[in-house]
Amino acid sequence: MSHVPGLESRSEAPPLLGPLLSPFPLPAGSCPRQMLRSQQRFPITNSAGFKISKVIVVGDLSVGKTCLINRFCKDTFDKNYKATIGVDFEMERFEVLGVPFSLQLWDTAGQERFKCIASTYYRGAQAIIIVFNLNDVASLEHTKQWLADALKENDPSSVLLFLVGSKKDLSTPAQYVLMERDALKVAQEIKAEYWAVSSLTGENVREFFFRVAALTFEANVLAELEKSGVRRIGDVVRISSNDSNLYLTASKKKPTCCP
Ligand SMILES: Nc1nc2c(ncn2[C@@H]2O[C@H](COP(=O)(O)OP(=O)(O)OP(=O)(O)O)[C@@H](O)[C@H]2O)c(=O)[nH]1
Ligand SMILES: [Mg+2]
Repeated sequence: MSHVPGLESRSEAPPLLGPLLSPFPLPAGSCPRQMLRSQQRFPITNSAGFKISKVIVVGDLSVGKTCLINRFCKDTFDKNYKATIGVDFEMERFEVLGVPFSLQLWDTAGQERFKCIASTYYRGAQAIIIVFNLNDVASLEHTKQWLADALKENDPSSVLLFLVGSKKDLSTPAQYVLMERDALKVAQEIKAEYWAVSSLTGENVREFFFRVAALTFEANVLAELEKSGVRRIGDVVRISSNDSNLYLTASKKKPTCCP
């Protein structure tokens, strides 16, 4: 099932992405001039290739992958655990710079017995979201194996990686600080962008998926431009402004890119 999320809460878009990425058409005049120019000058709408991105969500059983997707796509939370069998699929629509753009979110099973089914869906991902439970250090330790399995089916040089700590609502601040330190280390090693979220409270869920959408869209546009031989556009459409804050994050409340 797909739908347009968050119509009632457009102001929640994080400051970095607000003017660029919207789940609905932006009002006339709300785009920065630079972005409008980039739309007019380049044939973004002529190519359908970059308008859908496949995103796979992997991680140990019960870390909260399904709840994360459901919080974003349906704004629901179920406290009862129902294991995903094989894979589930959600499509989420956005509008980026006036261009319709969709994320295919593939929710995979964490249970060992369903893993071989789930892994057949890994291929062709443009982003990999590896989820661990902020209250379970073993699930963090397993993230590298999940990544290795997902990368067997994908091109490591072009795929975007996100390391997501879930169930933040269950951590005390002191516990969180300790876990964050370890998570940042792993994120740095695997070159993933780190986020901490709670599907129960919704903390950072929307911001996180907007970030995924923005970065995958950007990567797709740049790849299209590469293919068509247009090169100087890169700086104009670039959504992430600072590579140094791409992969690591602190626990500040309103950062430029991450939680
Ligand atoms: N407190 C709290 N519980 C959560 C959160 N996210 C998920 N849970 C609970 O954790 C359990 C597992 O969540 P799921 O989303 O089904 O886990 P999963 O990773 O999809 O599990 P598999 O499908 O087996 O791989 C459920 O009981 C959820 O209610 C959260 O942010 N906070
Ligand atoms: Mg699940």
